[in-house]
Amino acid sequence: MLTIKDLIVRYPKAKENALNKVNVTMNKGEFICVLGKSGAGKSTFIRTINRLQVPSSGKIIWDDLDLTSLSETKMRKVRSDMVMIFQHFNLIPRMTVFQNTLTGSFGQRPPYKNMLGIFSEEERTRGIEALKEVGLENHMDKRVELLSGGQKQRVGIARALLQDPQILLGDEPVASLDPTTSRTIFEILKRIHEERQLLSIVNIHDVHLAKEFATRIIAFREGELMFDGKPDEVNDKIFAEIYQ
Ligand SMILES: Nc1ncnc2c1ncn2[C@@H]1O[C@H](COP(=O)(O)OP(=O)(O)OP(=O)(O)O)[C@@H](O)[C@H]1O
Repeated sequence: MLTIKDLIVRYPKAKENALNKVNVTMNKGEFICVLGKSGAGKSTFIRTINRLQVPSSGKIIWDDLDLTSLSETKMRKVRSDMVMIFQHFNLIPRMTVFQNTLTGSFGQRPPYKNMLGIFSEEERTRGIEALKEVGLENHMDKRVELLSGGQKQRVGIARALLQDPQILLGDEPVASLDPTTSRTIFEILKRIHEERQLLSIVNIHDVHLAKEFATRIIAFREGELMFDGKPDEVNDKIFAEIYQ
């Protein structure tokens, strides 16, 4: 269970809080889509959970551990429970699909092995399995800069799988993709989510995709959590309130 209590985030020199006293509890098994217009605080919310952004005040509690007061060493362990899928993929362009995928396990290995690119047979097998899960096993030796956007995002997902996460965070993972490819990526994310019973929290602008795939929708407006409910509760009135 991930509990967010009275979370406030204010960026340096900003006049307003980017997140203002957010309270929400999220559970494993939930596929939560986060809506809100540009600047509403979606990305700040996701990044603060992962502690890429430090909160100004409030608490983030994951299975009884208060992440806001953990040392960096302990946080490293917790962070390995969480993976992030990014809008712009965050891959290493000149490396192959397989090499990029294997970097997902870097946090759990000694740094010298990462630097020298030493991988056991078991680690390689896991990499191939992850690529099979996203349907890219036939492209494993291609440099990622040669792939389409959708293929790149599938590498991002395969890399995330190697981390064996419990929480999957998505910061607009389909914002750079066309509608058909976006749907394919959501289908893959949902399948992986269900197979592993993750807690998935995904920012998205496409309300139709959110309503189709989410088990729960939350929405921000000007840093305030202004909606938390079932996908079919997002009717025209709620939609207008979110995006007005
Ligand atoms: N690094 C930063 N420094 C200062 N202000 C920031 C920073 N990042 C975001 N903000 C501000 O915080 C608020 C929330 O931004 P955030 O990126 O979380 O919104 P968002 O809902 O994800 O928007 P988008 O859909 O455009 O990505 C906005 O007012 C934004 O201008």
